Amino acid sequence: MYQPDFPAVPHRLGLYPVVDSVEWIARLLEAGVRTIQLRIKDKSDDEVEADVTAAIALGRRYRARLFINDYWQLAIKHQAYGVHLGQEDLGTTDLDAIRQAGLRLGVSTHDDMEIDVALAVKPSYIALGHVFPTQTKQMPSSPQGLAQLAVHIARLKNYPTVAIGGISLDRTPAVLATGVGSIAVVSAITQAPDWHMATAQLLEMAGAGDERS
Ligand SMILES: Cc1ncc(COP(=O)(O)OP(=O)(O)O)c(N)n1
Ligand SMILES: Cc1ncsc1CCOP(=O)(O)O
Ligand SMILES: [Mg+2]
Repeated sequence: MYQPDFPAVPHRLGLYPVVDSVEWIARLLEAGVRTIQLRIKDKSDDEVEADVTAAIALGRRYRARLFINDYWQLAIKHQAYGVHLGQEDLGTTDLDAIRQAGLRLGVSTHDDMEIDVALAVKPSYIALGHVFPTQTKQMPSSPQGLAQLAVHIARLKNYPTVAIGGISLDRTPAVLATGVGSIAVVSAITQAPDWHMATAQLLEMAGAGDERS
């Protein structure tokens, strides 16, 4: 049963680019993306606040689902659509504050035990990674692979799910065939020779997500 303790998201979030600048947020929303994340690493709240507020304003303008990675206090302060947190963040975050502010919550997982932890939090969606090797982030664990991803999706069949890690254009059909509702990508778009064409092709395969909720 999907009964999150945070506001629900559509079962299928579709293409979900994870990007590190307001410029990327603006061009991807203009290109038709409707689920997106601002992921800026290793800066202070003061340093990122202007970017967070600009990204949230863009998300509103396009009626998109804009998640803020890590900076949950700023996300609450400026009323983002949602927050994405890693497992190690769960113990140090005021989850009640996120819930009471009405923000959606996405949580990262890397194995069955982490899925147990995530399910206990009852987030809006669960991210599963990393599926394939990735150059974008140093990962302490090994890639899960498609077979393991499919096992997790079967377990979470009523939950909105997001696959992340090494998802390229070529690999997208096989990832979507597991039944996952969303693919989160960084380099497939930001390192593409033609980001606009890559985004259009990924949107064609994964969709922009179900209706807004
Ligand atoms: C959709 C999505 N899934 C996983 C992650 C990774 O989040 P996290 O574990 O918090 O690691 P960092 O991104 O903060 O390095 C994500 N950002 N988005
Ligand atoms: C942020 C993050 N979390 C798990 S893998 C990853 C990076 C994904 O980037 P790419 O799509 O370029 O492999
Ligand atoms: Mg994080």
